[in-house]
Amino acid sequence: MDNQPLVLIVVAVLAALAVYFLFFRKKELPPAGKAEERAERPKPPVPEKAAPKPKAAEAEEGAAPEIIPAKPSRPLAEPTPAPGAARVPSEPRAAVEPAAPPPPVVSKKDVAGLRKGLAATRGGFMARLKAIFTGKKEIDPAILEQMEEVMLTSDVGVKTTQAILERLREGMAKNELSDADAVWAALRAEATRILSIGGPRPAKEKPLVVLMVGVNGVGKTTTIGKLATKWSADGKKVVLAAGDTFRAAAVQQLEVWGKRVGAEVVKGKEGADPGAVAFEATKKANEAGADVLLVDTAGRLHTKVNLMEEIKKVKRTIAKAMDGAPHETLLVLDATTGQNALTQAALFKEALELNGLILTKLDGTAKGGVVLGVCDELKVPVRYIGLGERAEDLREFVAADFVEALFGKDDGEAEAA
Ligand SMILES: Nc1nc2c(ncn2[C@@H]2O[C@H](COP(=O)(O)OP(=O)(O)OP(=O)(O)O)[C@@H](O)[C@H]2O)c(=O)[nH]1
Repeated sequence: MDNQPLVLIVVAVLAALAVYFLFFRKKELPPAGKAEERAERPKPPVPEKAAPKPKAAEAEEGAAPEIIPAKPSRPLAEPTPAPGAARVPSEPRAAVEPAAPPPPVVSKKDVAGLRKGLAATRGGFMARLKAIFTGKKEIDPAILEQMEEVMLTSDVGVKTTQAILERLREGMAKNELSDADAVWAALRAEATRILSIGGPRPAKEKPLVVLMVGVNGVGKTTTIGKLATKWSADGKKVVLAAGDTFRAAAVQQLEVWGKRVGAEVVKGKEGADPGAVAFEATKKANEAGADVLLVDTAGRLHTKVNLMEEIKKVKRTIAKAMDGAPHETLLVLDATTGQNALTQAALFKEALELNGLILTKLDGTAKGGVVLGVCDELKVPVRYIGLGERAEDLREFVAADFVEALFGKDDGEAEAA
C-alpha cells in the first residue's frame, strides 16, 4: 500500500501527457482532407518590384493583382502575345497619326507597257497639261483657265472639265493647293476617282455570252479576235458568232481569227437575219459546252432608229436561246473620234443595258482625255482598251495603272528626279 501515492503520480503524469497530445499537438497538424483547398487559396498580394509584365501574360494569370504601369513616354510596340494567349485590348495610343489611305496598287510591268501604248496622249494632252505647271512656284487661279483650254481640246468634255476644275477651285480657296505638286496630285486623284467605276463583273455562266455592239469601223471584229485569243490562251473553249451579216468581209475576218485560235465560227448566209445567227450560235455554244460565246454585230449608226431596234431584237433573240443571256453587252468606242464617242455611248446606253465599254485605238490619239469624259458622263466601266492592232494590244483596264501611265513620271524622268 506504500506504493499507492507513487502509482497515483504516475497515472496523473500519463493522463496529463495524453491530454497534451490529444488537444494541444493535434491543433498544430494540418486537418486531414484540407491540404488541397489551402493550396488553391490566393496568396496575399506581394508588392511587385520587377517591371510590369505584358498584359497578355497578366491575363493568363487571371487573379494576379493588376499593377498599372506608368504610361510610356512614347508608344511602345505591342508585346507579342504567347500563342493561344487571350488578346487584351491595348491602351489607346497617345498621339497616333491618322492612317494615310493606302496607295493604289499599280503593276510596274503593266504600267510600262501602257505608257508605250499611250505615248501619243502622254506627248499631247498630258505634256500640254504639265507645261502649264513647269517652272511655277506659286499657283494662281489663272492656271485653271489654261487647264480648261487643254482639257476641252483633249476631249475630256465640257461637263467633266467643269466638274474637275470646280473641285480644284474649292481646294485652292481652302489653301489646300498652294503649289504645282499639290494641284497635280489633286488632278491625278480626280482622274482616279472618275475612272474607278465599280459594277458587277461578268457572270459565271457557261457559256458566258458576250454581245459586241458599236458603230462602223470602231474595232468590234478585231476586238473579238483579240478577246478570243486571250481566252483561248487561258484554256477556255471559245465560239464566235458572225452576227455581222451585212458585210461579207467581216465574216471572213472573224473566220481568220477563229482559225488562228481554234474557235468554231457560227455564220449565216450573207444578208441573213443577225438575230437568227446569234440564236443558232447560242444554242451551238451551249451544246458544245463552250466557256464563252462572242457575238459580233454589224456596225450601226446610233442615230438610225431602225438599226438600234434591230440590235435590241438580236439581244432579245439571244435571251430566247438561253435564259439570262447575253450576260455582257459591251460597247466598242473608237477613242480617236473624241466627243462623237461620247454621243454614241449615250445613245447605245439608252437603247441597251451596257455592262462595259471597250475603247480602241487609244494608241492613235493624242487626246486620250476622252476616257475621263466617257466614264464621268456614262458611269459605265471601261473593261478593255485597245492600244494597237495586234492581239496582245488589248489590255484589261485598271484605273490605277492607267492613271499612273498618264500622270506618273516615265522611267527616265523618275531616275533623273
Ligand atoms: N491602231 C489600232 N487599230 C485598231 C484597234 N482596234 C481595231 N483597230 C483597227 O480598226 C479597223 C476596224 O476594225 P474592225 O474590227 O473591222 O471594226 P468593226 O467595228 O468590226 O467594223 P464594222 O464591221 O464595219 O462595224 C481595223 O483596221 C483594225 O485593225 C486598236 O486598238 N488600235
